[in-house]
Amino acid sequence: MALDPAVLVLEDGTRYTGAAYGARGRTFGEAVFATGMTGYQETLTDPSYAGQIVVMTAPHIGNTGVNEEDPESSQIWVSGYVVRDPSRVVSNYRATDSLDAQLTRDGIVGISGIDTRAVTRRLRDAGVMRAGIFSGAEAALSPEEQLGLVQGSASMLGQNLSGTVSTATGYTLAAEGERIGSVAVLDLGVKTSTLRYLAARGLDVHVVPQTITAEELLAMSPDAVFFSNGPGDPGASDRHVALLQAVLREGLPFFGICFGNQLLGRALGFGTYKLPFGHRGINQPVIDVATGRTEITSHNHGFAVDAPIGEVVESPAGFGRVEVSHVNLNDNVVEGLRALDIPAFSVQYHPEAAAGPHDSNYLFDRFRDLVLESTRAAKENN
Ligand SMILES: NC(=O)CC[C@H](N)C(=O)O
Repeated sequence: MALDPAVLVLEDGTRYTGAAYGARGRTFGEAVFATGMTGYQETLTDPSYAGQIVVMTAPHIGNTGVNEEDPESSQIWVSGYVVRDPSRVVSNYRATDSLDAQLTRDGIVGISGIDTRAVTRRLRDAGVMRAGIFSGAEAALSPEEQLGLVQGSASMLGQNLSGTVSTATGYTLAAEGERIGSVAVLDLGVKTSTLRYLAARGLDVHVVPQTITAEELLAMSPDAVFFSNGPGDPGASDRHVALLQAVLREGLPFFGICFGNQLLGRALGFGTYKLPFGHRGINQPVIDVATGRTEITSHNHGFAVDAPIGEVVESPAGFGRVEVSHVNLNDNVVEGLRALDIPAFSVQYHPEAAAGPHDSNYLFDRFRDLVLESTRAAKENN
């Protein structure tokens, strides 16, 4: 066995032994599996993974090293990283370092030499679980002690993690090309590519901290509002739901991605619930109900909106008619919402597709069109 042992312990007592990878020590989080065969750097730096131990189903990880262009934020956010066979060589012209070195530098405790597909089958059958990785001196703790620590760690259900990942102060990205207006982006763990795509649609992008109040946000007079992806349980974000309801009452165009979709669902009056093992990967088939077209999409969510599929319904919170716009073809989970009487829509998956296929990039155009329509109408009324 490995010279530098490590162990992955699930809350049901299942243990997988392997070798230390990245930083040494102990870490806890919700064990989830991600099925992407590429894009590990984007996954690791996606703030939505805060609080999660990510198990990679692709067996060989790290062969392109890490570079300075692909990160989705300024740091690695996963709580822990589980891989089967880390690449011993880095082979890419853009690489500036190895993945192992970056994990170590960022203090991310990982484990390698694990049969990650076996772990995945366990999580698929039993549902996601709390887990811990123990390496270095921590590997010598008794199995009972390790299990006790895992069982005493925090559960994802009911956790609000927005404060951990959000920017402390606002900042702006200037619109590229012809400017059509401005968008206030609530940073709940936003990814860099999302900001780039919004700026590329001619929007001045004002990123604001998650602590902002409705008064402060509306005082900025944005032409539109965007709520980002992010970690944690949307059921524990009442303040952001109230903030969004204030935005919707103003009639401002709204677009939300992932956590933003869950918050739109709640603002419209629907509930959210925890999926057994979530969707994470870059090959999820989603149907756009309006066009009947299927997109292959990038996902990372463990919760979903509970809304009726296949019918137009009245928003229980009084925002007019609403429909589920997108549905996952694997398990019929709600993947998008569209309000019919106010300019608001959102998707549960990732049109910024980092990593992932670009099938759903049109959604940024749809948002731009909504902003154009709204600013044109505002001008006519003046
Ligand atoms: N990527 C995201 O925004 C994730 C949203 C939420 N934390 C979930 O797990 O469902």
